[in-house]
Amino acid sequence: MWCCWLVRCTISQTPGVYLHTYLPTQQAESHEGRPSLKSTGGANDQRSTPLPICILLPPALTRAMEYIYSLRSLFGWRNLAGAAVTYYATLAFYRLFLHPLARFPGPKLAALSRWYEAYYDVVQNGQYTKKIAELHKQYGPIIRISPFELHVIDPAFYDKIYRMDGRWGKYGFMYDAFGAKSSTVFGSDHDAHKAHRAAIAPLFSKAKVASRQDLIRKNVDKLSRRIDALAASGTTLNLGAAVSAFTRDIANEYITGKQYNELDREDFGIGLSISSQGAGVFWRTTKHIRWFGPTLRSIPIDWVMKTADEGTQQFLRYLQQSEADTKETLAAARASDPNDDKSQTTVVHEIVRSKLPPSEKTFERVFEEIATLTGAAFETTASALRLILFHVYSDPEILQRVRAEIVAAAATSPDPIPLTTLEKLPYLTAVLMEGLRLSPAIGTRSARLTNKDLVYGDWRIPAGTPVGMTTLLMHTDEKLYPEPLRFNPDRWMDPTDRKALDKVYAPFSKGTRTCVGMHLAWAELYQLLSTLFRRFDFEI
Ligand code: HEM
Repeated sequence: MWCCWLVRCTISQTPGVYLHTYLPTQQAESHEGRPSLKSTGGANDQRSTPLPICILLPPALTRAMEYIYSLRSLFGWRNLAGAAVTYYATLAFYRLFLHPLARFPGPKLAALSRWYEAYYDVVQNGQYTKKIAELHKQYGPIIRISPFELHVIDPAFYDKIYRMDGRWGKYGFMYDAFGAKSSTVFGSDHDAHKAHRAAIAPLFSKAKVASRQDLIRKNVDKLSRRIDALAASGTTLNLGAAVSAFTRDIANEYITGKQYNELDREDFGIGLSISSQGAGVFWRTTKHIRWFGPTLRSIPIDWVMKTADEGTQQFLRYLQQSEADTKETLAAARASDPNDDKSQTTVVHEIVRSKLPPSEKTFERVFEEIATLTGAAFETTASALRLILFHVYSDPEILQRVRAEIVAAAATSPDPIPLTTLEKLPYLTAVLMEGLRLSPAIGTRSARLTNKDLVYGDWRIPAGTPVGMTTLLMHTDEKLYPEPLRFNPDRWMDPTDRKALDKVYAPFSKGTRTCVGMHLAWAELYQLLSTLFRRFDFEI
C-alpha cells in the first residue's frame, strides 16, 4: 500500500507560497499506465486553495523525489542483484584484460581483487611476503601482486627504484593505515615528504649523532649496572626486554629531550615492547578494512584503560605522557624563539625553527612526527640487537673472535672506546652488518611510485604504478648470499666481496626515503654490543 502523501509547492505568480497536496498514486494512474501525480485542486486552482499543511519543499527537491519515486521499480532485489553482477563482471573483465597492468604475470585472483592479499595479511597473519616469494618462483621476476601493484625480485633493479634522483612517492595504500599521513615516514607525496624530512634531518646527521655519544654511553652504563646487579642476585635477565628499554630511553631523549627511564623499571617496560610488536596486526587489518584503525582510535582512552591488559595500558600511558610532553615542549619552543637558543636539540625545536609554514607546525602535526619517529626508532633497533645477541651468544667461536678484537682495541684506546675506533673494527662491523642483513626492520615490500614510465627488461611499467621490492627477500637471495639463513659475519670480511654487495645491501633502504635514523642506530649497535660482548657471558 502506497502510504505517503507527496506534497509539492509551487511558487505562485503573486507573492506567497501555495501548497498543493496530491493524492496517493494508486488513485491516480496516468493513461500511460505509469503512476502520476494528480492535483486535488487542479492546475488552474493554484491561488485559490492554499492548504493548511505547511511542508515547504523547494521545486528541485520535489522533482528529485518524483524522479526517485519513478525509479522505485528499479530497486527490486532482482534488479539490484543484476546490477551488482554486471558491475563486478565488468570490473573483473577490465582488471583481467584491459587494465594497464593486465599483461603482467601473476595469479588471476590477485589481479582481480585486493582480498587476495587480505587473506594472507589478515587470515594468514602476515604471510604475504612469503607468498610473494613463492609467486616469483612460479611467474618470474616481475609480477602483479594486486589489481594495482607490481613486485620485482631482481636485485639488479633495486637501484632503479630506490634512488635519489627523480620524484618518488610512497604507496598510500600501504602507509595510510598508520593514520599519520603528514609524518616524514608515512607521508606519500614526494614534495611534502621532502619538506618534512628537511626539517628534521639535520638532527640525525652523522656529526650530530657523534656529538651525542654521551647519551648513548649513559644508557650503556645503566644497562651494564643492571645486568651486574641481576647477576649478583642470581636473577634471570630478560635481555630482549632490556635492549628494547635501552633503545626507547635513547630515542625518547634524543628526539624529545625527555627521559622516560625505562631501563630503571623492574620489568624493563616489557608490556610496551610487546604492544609495539603487536602493531603489525593492527596495520595489516586496517590496510584492508579502512574503518578498523580509526574506529579503535576513536574509543576514549579511559574506556580502553579499564579493560585493556597491562601491556596495552603501558602503551597508552606512554602515549598520553608523550602527548603531554610534546605539548609542553612545543609551547616552550614557540615562546622562546628557538633561533636564539640553539642548545635546544629536540625534533620539536627543529620543526619550530624550520622553514615549514605555520600550518605544518601545529601540535597535531608535530605530535604525529614525534610519535612516528620514536615508533620508527624503538623496535627496529631492538630487533637487530636481539638477533645479533642471539647469534653471537649461540656461537662460541664468533663470540671469542669479536671479543678478542674489542679487547685488543680497548688496550690502545681511551675508555670508553670512541665510536670512531669501534667503526674501524672489521670483525665487529661484519657482525653488525650480518645482523642487519637478517633483520632489516621491515618484513614487507616498500612500494614506490614515480611520474615516469620505468623499464624492467622487456617490461614497461606505466608511470604512477606502485612497484616495490622486499629487502628481506633480497637479503636472503642465495645467489648473493650463499647459505642465506646462516649467520656468517665472514661474508663481510673481504673488502672486494663487500664492495660487490654495496648496491644490494640495504637494511636502511636507499634513495629519497632512506632511514633518517641510521647513524643513530649504528651508534647504538656499536656502543652497546661492544660493551656486552667484552664484559658479559650469557647463557641462552
Ligand atoms: C636498526 C635500526 C633501523 C633499521 C633497520 C631501520 C630501517 C628503516 C627502513 C628500511 C626505512 C625505509 C622504510 C620504507 O621504505 O618505508 C626506514 C625509514 C625511516 N626510519 Fe629507520 N631504521 C632503523 C632505525 C631508525 C631509528 C633509530 C630512527 C629514528 C631516529 C629511524 C627513523 C626512520 C624514519 C623517520 C624513516 C622514514 C624516512 C623517510 O621516509 O624519509 N629509524 N628505516
